[in-house]
Amino acid sequence: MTPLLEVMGVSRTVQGRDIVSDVSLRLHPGEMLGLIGPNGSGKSTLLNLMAGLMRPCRGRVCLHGQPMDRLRRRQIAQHLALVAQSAETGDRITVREAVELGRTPWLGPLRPWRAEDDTAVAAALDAVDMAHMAARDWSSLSGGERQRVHIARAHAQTPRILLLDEPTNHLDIHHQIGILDLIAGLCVTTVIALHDLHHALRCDRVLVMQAGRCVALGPPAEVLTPALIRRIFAVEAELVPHLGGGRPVFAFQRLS
Ligand SMILES: Nc1ncnc2c1ncn2[C@@H]1O[C@H](COP(=O)(O)OP(=O)(O)OP(=O)(O)O)[C@@H](O)[C@H]1O
Repeated sequence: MTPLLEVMGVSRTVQGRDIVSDVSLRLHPGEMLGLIGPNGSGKSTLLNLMAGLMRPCRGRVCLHGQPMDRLRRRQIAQHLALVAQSAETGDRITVREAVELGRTPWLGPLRPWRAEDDTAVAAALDAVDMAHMAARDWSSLSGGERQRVHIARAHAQTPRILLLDEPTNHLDIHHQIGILDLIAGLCVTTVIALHDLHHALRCDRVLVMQAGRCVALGPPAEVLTPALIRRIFAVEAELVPHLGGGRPVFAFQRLS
């Protein structure tokens, strides 16, 4: 079967340095794949390569078997949405208008705005608990509220693949868990760059990056071992059972 998205031996070189180096990956339908790694290890660059926003210097990325560089932006956006780390707009728009932008890939001269677009926008606002702020000015929102609107915009795009770059940044713990629950409940294939290893435990697979390379890929229980965490993050990690019967939690200690 043709994979939804395939990354084949992809590298990206900037100023003579490989910031992503020979990464290969096939997304499994419906999975939540976590991208983890230290600051500067190449997670955002890999997401941008997967989204077709950057071209690889070597290797290629295929969407439904089609090389990304042969597809038009609109075709890509009908299949894939990216929530970047910081997307800003200088325009004076409301929250609802920001989310309506997610419908752009589906509109055209022969395809005007329809009731189903209103439905998609309303569902997206509800999903991130922002419906009550739909009429607010975007510029008046807090960092966490903006992040939720970005996710709503991507949700309204109704993609099959959702790429998220640290989507829980700026969010309070209630909304961090809410956003991860929301993402896990969506019928989409998700790639999500994360720093919190507890969040990574919720993923179906994790890809660990270090200095641009993929150093491990697999189920979190197999990959996130104390030895790997020590090697990659220079911390001692112990997985402690959750007394309430939930997922185990990490106890960390920094290595000097
Ligand atoms: N345009 C650029 N010019 C020079 N170096 C760059 C450029 N873009 C990215 N880099 C470097 O490439 C490396 C990977 O960056 P990237 O943003 O992909 O890392 P990351 O894993 O997402 O980091 P973080 O966890 O801090 O968000 C970093 O060292 C960064 O400084």
